[in-house]
Amino acid sequence: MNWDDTAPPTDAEAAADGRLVGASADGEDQAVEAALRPKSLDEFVGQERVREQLDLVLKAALARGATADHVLLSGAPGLGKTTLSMIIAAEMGAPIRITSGPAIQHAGDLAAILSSLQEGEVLFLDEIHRMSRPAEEMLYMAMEDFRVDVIVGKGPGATAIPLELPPFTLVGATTRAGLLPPPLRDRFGFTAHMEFYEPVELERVIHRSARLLDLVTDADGAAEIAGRSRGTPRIANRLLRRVRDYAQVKADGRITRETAAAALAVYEVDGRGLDRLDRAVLQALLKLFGGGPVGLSTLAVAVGEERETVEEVAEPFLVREGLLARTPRGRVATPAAWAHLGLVPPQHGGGANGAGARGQQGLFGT
Ligand SMILES: Nc1ncnc2c1ncn2[C@@H]1O[C@H](COP(=O)(O)OP(=O)(O)OP(=O)(O)O)[C@@H](O)[C@H]1O
Repeated sequence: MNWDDTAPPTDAEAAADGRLVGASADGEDQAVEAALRPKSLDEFVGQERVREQLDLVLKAALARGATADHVLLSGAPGLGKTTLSMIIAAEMGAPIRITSGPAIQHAGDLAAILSSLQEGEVLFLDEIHRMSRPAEEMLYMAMEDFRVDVIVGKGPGATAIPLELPPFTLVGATTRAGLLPPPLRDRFGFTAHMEFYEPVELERVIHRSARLLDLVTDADGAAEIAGRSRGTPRIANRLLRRVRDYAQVKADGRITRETAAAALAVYEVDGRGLDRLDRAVLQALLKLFGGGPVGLSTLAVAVGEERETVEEVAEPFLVREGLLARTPRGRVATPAAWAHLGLVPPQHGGGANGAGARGQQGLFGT
């Protein structure tokens, strides 16, 4: 998404949209996610440390009869930041207002929201790093003193009218905690970094969602989906729905290891969660360039994609999985990449030419 949400999508965004293993929410996700969201900290799977710390923060505030401290949640898309903000409100018995940084372009937009909050209300501000600078500065004072200065008029005649706010809890969410200016970061009483989930945790997410969707899923079926879900509950839930479709059309509706593997093969999501684009990048790197190093632009031309698409859509997961490394000399495949594609690395120095001639056919073969 862009700062200005009306701007046309970039090539990388267009490539990421509608991707089965993409971590951002698509239309279908939004429709079903409400039904699948855990409603309490006890129901929230994984993230043990964050849960334990948050539990203390909330219980202490309740015991004091106070509004909870402001909370900053950072982590990749789809890990449960929105869900956790709703849980914070539910645990505090407070209403919640949801908005996002890109929706607040002017300080006045923020003043309107803040001045209409009820006492104790939770304000969830998604993508807080994308708020405009004037709004951000207004937020500093609102967070610290529960007060804002509303500027009336323009130029030398402008006056600041102070406006008292009821105490509220700001829950900010960001995928890029490093982009937040320190004065904003410092005003959060509690900061939680959400990690990617372990496969066993995703299995629990899948079993829970399957129960809510009335699906019969055995342990192996859930494990098969979990292993392909890239550490992300949103992707796990989405893959579960695609496997359900397959199981209903091609089998008896039950989700087993076999139906899960067959369904996800149809959607070209492999055993490790790589999709067609991820594998095309790896195959080009290995078969055409002998495992690298090769420059990003060359690699992008080889797979017929824009440079940004390779860099922003495919590479982050390949790097995280330890399949590809970004080095000053270019992109390099790791031994795990050769093993994953069932290929043998060249013996002498990994020269690009020989491997290139060998790899031209069958680049998109498997
Ligand atoms: N810990 C969890 N346990 C069970 N389900 C979870 C958990 N975390 C997330 N989910 C499920 O994953 C989906 C996505 O979660 P959520 O919308 O909270 O992610 P997010 O981090 O806010 O994503 P984004 O940054 O894109 O807004 C929801 O359907 C939610 O039910």
